[in-house]
Amino acid sequence: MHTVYDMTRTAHAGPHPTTIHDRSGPAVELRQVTRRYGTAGATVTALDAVTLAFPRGSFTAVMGPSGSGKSSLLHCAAGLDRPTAGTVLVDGTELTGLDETALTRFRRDRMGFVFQAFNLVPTLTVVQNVVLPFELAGRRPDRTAVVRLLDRLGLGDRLDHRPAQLSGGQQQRVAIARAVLTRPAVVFADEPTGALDTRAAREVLDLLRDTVFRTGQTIVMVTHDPVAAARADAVVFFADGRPVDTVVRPDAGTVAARLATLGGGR
Ligand SMILES: Nc1ncnc2c1ncn2[C@@H]1O[C@H](COP(=O)(O)OP(=O)(O)OP(=O)(O)O)[C@@H](O)[C@H]1O
Repeated sequence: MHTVYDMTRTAHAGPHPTTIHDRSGPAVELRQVTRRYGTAGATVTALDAVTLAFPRGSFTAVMGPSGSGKSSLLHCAAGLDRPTAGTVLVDGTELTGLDETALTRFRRDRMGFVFQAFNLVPTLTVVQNVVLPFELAGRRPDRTAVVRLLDRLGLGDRLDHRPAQLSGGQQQRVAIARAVLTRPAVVFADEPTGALDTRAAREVLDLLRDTVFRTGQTIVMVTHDPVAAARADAVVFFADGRPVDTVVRPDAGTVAARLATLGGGR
């Protein structure tokens, strides 16, 4: 995997039209993105004119102290929240130019999500949970492809189990299968290993990485865990609503030390 890391510059500096559809650029790009909360009297600037690019086919961890803007970044990048100012592009499409209906469709088709809490439907089986986004999109999933994917994730003998019958690591692998089945351009992961023990966490991250890279997709993962971050190609550190550093080919010790200097060690 050859990935060029140029997190703070973009290939498209300068003025641009209102809506952009350009698939030659990074998988995810933020240009001068600001997110403020509150009213005039008491405003918090969660993201402060952030310009950042996540290259296609890369796996990037986002770290930083509590309140540094990681969740705000993920939410704005994934179109779950709208920036106060600035532009977000995912797979060459400007999210900030889409209305709610188009944004929902774009999210469903081009993005996958993996959360700490797995977010599986308890009454559905493993297969039913995985194909749910397909069915919601009115598409008919290819069962052979679903079974192959679940098999690759080590769940071949769990197809008809319900989430409560699975371990935490297995549940997260179901969530990964669900996130990648639609072949999204980018998978956003929010503390995906936060509820797992060390071994399950490592397995889940390796499977996430292998599964996503098989089709050249991109992962953006927010985490507090230096060991999890060390599975990524690079770590972007946030402080006070801005990216302040990038470590390429990270190891857990370097990540923990850098985090500690930002006041985010645990
Ligand atoms: N809905 C909101 N209303 C008001 N302020 C908010 C809101 N969401 C976030 N903030 C503020 O924005 C800043 C950035 O928050 P954010 O959740 O992005 O940080 P974070 O790095 O993800 O923190 P943590 O690691 O604790 O989850 C914080 O000061 C937070 O209090």
